[in-house]
Amino acid sequence: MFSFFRRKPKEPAPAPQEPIAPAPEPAPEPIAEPVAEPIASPLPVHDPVPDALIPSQAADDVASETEEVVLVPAETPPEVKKSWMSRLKAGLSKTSTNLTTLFVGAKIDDELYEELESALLMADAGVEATEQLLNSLKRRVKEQKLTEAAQVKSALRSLMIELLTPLQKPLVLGREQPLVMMIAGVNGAGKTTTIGKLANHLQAHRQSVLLAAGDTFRAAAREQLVAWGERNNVTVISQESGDPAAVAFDAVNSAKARKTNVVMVDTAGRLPTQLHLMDELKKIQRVIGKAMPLAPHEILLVIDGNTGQNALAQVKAFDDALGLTGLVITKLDGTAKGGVLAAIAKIRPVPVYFIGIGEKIEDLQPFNAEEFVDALLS
Ligand SMILES: Nc1nc2c(ncn2[C@@H]2O[C@H](COP(=O)(O)OP(=O)(O)OP(=O)(O)O)[C@@H](O)[C@H]2O)c(=O)[nH]1
Repeated sequence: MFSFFRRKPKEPAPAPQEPIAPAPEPAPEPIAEPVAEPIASPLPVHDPVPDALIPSQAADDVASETEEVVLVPAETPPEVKKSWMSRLKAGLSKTSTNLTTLFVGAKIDDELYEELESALLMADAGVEATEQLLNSLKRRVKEQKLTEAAQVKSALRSLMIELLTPLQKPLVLGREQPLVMMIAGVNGAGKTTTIGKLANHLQAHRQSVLLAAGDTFRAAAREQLVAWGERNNVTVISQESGDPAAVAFDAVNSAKARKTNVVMVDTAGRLPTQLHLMDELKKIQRVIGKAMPLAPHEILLVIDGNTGQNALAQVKAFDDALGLTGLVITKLDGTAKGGVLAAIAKIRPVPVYFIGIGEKIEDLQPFNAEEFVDALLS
């Protein structure tokens, strides 16, 4: 579960007025379709509770617009934590089995290092991160005069934590009103599920939420988000077909008018190789910036943890196109190898805000480097 750590209150955010800086303008933009201006008339709003986004809470129970909060792991009850860790371990068991067995009764010699190299490469850590880990490990073994395999394993643990810790970063809320988050990723990565889980956690912690069903291609995706909104009393802005940028634009304006804390903009799944669809994402980003200068404030890429090395290619491509601010790695309860986080840390260290280990609300957790490495090495 999450909880919010309250930071000192900030000065009230300036009322939305003239842009204080140009809206973020991503790289060149040969847009296949002519860019339609954001629509003037409001889009259909699936608003279960027009006057109160969180009817279960009193109006003054909703976080103030300017209060800055950090989404951090809460004190999870030990039994929940245990079950969560054991599922993460089970999901990563392919890699952990390979990594741990090689230390059993091993001598510290070239053969051990070679086996470790193969295990890391097979775990999708990539050549660069594997090389860095091996070189650092050999150095540490020498410097600290380590003689036991268990000591080497423990040194590897420290080095992996060092490598992955820069990816560990909390999502800071409340610094903008609304905080606009755009969520992108390839088809089926878990974007909509992640939005649903996140929205639920945000609500539970006094943040009002508005969703934009920016997947205007797939009716089922839109319905999935609308149904989720109805179940949880969250307003969803959607449109049957047409321009996802217009949906996002309308959602941000609506959130500004309602003083909503967080807007999450879902987008249709796409491959980085589908250049016209990548251009469409840039357009959504740009149009959001027209509704609110400097928005979107968070651009998250959702990655299926079972994707392997291709995950790094996805991070690079989406980062180049949009300037990612964070990652969510889902489905680590499946057959994920997990090593790709090392590759991401080495090559394109975009923070990993959350990891998903199942389909339930509590199965989305903030990324913790130490826990992750422990799941990989035990
Ligand atoms: N096991 C497991 N399944 C997950 C997780 N996250 C999402 N899923 C499942 O993955 C499938 C796809 O999730 P969606 O949220 O629809 O993915 P999406 O990225 O929005 O899909 P598109 O809109 O088609 O691009 C669904 O069956 C989810 O229940 C996770 O952490 N673990």
